[in-house]
Amino acid sequence: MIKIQNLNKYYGNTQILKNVDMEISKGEIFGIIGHSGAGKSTLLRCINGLEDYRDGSLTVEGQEVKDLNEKQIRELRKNLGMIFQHFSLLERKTVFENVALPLECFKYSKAEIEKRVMNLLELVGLADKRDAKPRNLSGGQKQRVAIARALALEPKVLLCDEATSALDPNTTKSILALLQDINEKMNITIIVVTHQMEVVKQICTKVAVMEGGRVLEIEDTEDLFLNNTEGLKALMGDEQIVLPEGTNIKIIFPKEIANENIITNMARTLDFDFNISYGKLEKFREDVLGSLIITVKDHYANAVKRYLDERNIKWEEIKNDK
Ligand SMILES: Nc1ncnc2c1ncn2[C@@H]1O[C@H](COP(=O)(O)OP(=O)(O)OP(=O)(O)O)[C@@H](O)[C@H]1O
Repeated sequence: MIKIQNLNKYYGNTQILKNVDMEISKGEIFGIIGHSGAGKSTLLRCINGLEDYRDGSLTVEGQEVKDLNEKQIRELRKNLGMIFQHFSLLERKTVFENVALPLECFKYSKAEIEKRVMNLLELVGLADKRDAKPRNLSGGQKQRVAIARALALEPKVLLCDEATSALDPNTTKSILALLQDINEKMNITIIVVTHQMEVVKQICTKVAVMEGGRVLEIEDTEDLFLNNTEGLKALMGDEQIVLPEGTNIKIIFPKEIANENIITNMARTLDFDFNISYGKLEKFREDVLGSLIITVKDHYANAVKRYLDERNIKWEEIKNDK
C-alpha cells in the first residue's frame, strides 16, 4: 500500500532521511519509533505530500507522491487522515463543527454531513458532546474528536503523529484501544509515529526503529521484544550486566513457556548451581516475554545448552564482562 525505497530528504545541506526503505501493507498497524529528531515526523510529512524529497521513491497505492499535481495531492490527502499530539482542533467551533470541517471543504450536502458526523461521534463515544467546545473537553476527548475528524472523508490510511504523547497512561490506553477498534472495523491502515515503547507494544503489528534519519530495523513487534534486537537496544539502552567468570547463557522465553518454571526444572534435572546475572520480563499484551542470563560453571555449560536445545528454547552465550 505504501512503499518507500531508498528515500533521501534534505533541509538545506543537512540530510534528514537517509536511504529509508519501508513497506506498509494494507490493514497493518505500523509503528515508527525513535528518539526525538530521528526523522519520524519528516517521514510522515513526505508520505502525505507536505514535504518533498530529493531522491528515492515513495508510492502510495502505486502513485509516486513527488510526481503528483495539486489535484492529485488533494485526492491523496483525502485518503490519508492525520492526527497530532496537540489535537489541532478549532477552539471557536463546536465538536460537531470540527468534525464537519473536512466534509464542508469537499462540499458534502448538509444531510450527508449530519449523518456522517453523528456516526463518527458515535464511533468515538462523544455523541453527547456534539455542541461542546474543545476547551470543555479532556485531552482524551479532544483526541477522539480529532480522530473523528480525520476519519470524516473515509481515508484508507490514518497517520498518527505522537497522538498519545500528551495524554496520561490510562487515556493513552483508551485512545489506542479506539485506534485498534477502528483498524479492525473499518480495515484502515494505521501508521503510528511515537517515541513511546508502550504504544508500539499495545497496538502495532510491525515496527520500524529509526535513529539519525535511518531505519535501523523493521520487525514484527513481538520479535522486537522477544529477541532484544539491536533496534530495541538502541532505544532502551543495553543495560545487561554479566559476571566476570563462568559461562553466561541468555535464555529467551517465548510466550508459550514464559510462565513455566524452565530454570527451576532445569536446575533440578541437571542438578547444578547457577547465578542469575540479568533478567528482564516484559508484559506483552496477554503474555509475558523476556530473557534471563544465568551464569554456570564452565563445565556445566554444554549440558545446559543441550537441555535448552532439546526443548527448542532459544539461547545465546554472552561474553564475560572484564
Ligand atoms: N523545517 C525544517 N528545517 C530544518 N530542519 C528541520 C525541519 N524540520 C525538522 N528538521 C530537523 O530534522 C530532524 C528530524 O526531525 P523530525 O521532526 O522529523 O524528527 P522526529 O523523529 O519526528 O522527532 P520529534 O518527535 O522530536 O519531532 C531534526 O534534526 C530536526 O531538527
